Amino acid sequence: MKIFSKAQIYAGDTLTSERQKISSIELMERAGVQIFNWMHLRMQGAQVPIHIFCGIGNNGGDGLVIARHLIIHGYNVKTYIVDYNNKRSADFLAHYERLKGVTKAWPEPIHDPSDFPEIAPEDIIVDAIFGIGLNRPISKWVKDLFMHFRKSQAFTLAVDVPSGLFTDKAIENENDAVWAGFTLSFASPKLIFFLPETAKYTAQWEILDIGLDPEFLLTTETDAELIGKAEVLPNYIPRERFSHKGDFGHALIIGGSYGKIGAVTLTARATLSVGAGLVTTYIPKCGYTAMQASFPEAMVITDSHEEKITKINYNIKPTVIAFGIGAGTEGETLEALEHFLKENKTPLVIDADGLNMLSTKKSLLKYLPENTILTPHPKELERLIGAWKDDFEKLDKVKAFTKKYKVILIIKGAYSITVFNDKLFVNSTGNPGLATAGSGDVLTGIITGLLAQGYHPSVAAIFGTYLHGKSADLGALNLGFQSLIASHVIEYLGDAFLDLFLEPEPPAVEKSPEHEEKQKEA
Ligand SMILES: NC(=O)C1=CN([C@@H]2O[C@H](COP(=O)(O)OP(=O)(O)OC[C@H]3O[C@@H](n4cnc5c(N)ncnc54)[C@H](O)[C@@H]3O)[C@@H](O)[C@H]2O)[C@@H](O)CC1
Ligand SMILES: Nc1ncnc2c1ncn2[C@@H]1O[C@H](COP(=O)(O)OP(=O)(O)O)[C@@H](O)[C@H]1O
Ligand SMILES: [K+]
Repeated sequence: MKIFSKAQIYAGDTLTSERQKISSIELMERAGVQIFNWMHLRMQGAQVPIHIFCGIGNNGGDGLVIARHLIIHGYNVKTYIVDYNNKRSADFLAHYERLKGVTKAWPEPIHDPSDFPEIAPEDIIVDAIFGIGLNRPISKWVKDLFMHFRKSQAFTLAVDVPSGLFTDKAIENENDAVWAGFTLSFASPKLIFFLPETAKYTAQWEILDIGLDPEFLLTTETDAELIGKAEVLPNYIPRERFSHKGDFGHALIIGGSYGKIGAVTLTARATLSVGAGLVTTYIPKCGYTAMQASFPEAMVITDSHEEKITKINYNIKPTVIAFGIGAGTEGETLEALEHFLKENKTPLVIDADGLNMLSTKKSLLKYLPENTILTPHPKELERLIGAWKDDFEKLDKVKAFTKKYKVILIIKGAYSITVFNDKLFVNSTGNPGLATAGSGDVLTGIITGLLAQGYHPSVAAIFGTYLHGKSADLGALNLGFQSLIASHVIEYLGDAFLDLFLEPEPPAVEKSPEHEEKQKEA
């Protein structure tokens, strides 16, 4: 699903008005009605006090539409105008007039904290103060109003985005934005819903279809995409009846050190479990028996050293190589990596200590084959690209890094982001059960196994991250977050594959009545 930028959303609005010959006032009506419908379906007329806080721009205009329809349907509504600016938008004013037509209880203006209403914990707040138009620092008293919401503990429903968040830059203080329980966002999810510093401002979100021009939605290229089943499924390569293991590649997994052979076992097991034809591990001597005994499907080559990797010598022809898992960063291992990189032409995945070694010797980065996949967790990423001041700077730095070295990088965490060709692929699967030892080793194995089978490196990274998260999601259904361990993620990979072909994913976008009508006509 495309993640549109703020500029694209504004452009889509204008184009939709032109092509569908509807005014922006009517587009605002659609947006507000969609939110009203959403609330009405769930509230069924309940008389819970609803406090609707409207700004003076179009986000506020949406709030006025919601207020009008709730009032018409007999809800217990209080509307407020948060007067942070005297430049009320034309569409806001149009809907202000419409609201005055249905009630004598006109909106109450709020200018400072003395105007803040009392809000009980059982009440509902609708936050329509700022949308994507926020473009400069907010007055102190408006931030105080955000805190007033938070202190009330009332359920807060944000319109489009939690007010106070910028779509393209960080906020300075934690309490400069509304903490929403739910955000109903128009047309497209916003990138800020997926970044560690801003995702926390909304516990849940949903996208509402407001009938933007279909051609615009289809043809506009975005810098970011949310990856779900619909996005990965077209890449799936089916198995031929007469296929044999030689068709699915031979993966070589290089890593391990004394006490960390298990990491390589997990990676190798995941590589084979995702469909690679053959897997060979290259590990220090001490791991030989453990590997053979615990994972009989894998072949083993040992380093001459008992406890670490010191020379990378093998006489097989791997299709893909994964390097670094549990390898340590000892001097001889770094030398082995250096020699290896200077000779190697085979596609690569680099993880864990492989990344740490590249960070200590950045001159080696130029030897990475094009489209090498790097899978750092946040600390490894910081070692690789240096510290960042906020999530947006982090994304810029990663884009510059991947461009410079022509690599693919996965920023791991909740909503892992694969950066490839200047584009962000935001993964939608996964859960906190993955915050457990070895889950990253499994991800490396999954990606390596997909590469071995001939998936393009960008697909291996994006599809692999999806399958890894999906496996964990299915595992967590039986095990809960706490009991899920890395081995389970491997065990549930089969279910993750089968799930691709099971029931369709529920639509990410709640369809508008206009959309349903058009579908019927078609
Ligand atoms: N396709 C869509 O997504 C649609 C979006 N609509 C709504 O329109 C919103 C965007 O509306 P606007 O562009 O009017 O902007 P907002 O309502 O988000 O922003 C408020 C207004 O205040 C001004 N402003 C910005 N920062 C300020 C600050 N710190 N202090 C004081 N004033 C400030 C801005 O210039 C802007 O006009 C969306 O978020 C959405 O809610 C809908 O009405 C229609 C369709
Ligand atoms: N809270 C979370 N939600 C979703 N995915 C997570 C979460 N925490 C961790 N993960 C995923 O788990 C993996 C952890 O990788 P990593 O930190 O390298 O683990 P390890 O080094 O133990 O193998 C990554 O793929 C990451 O995206
Ligand atoms: K808002």
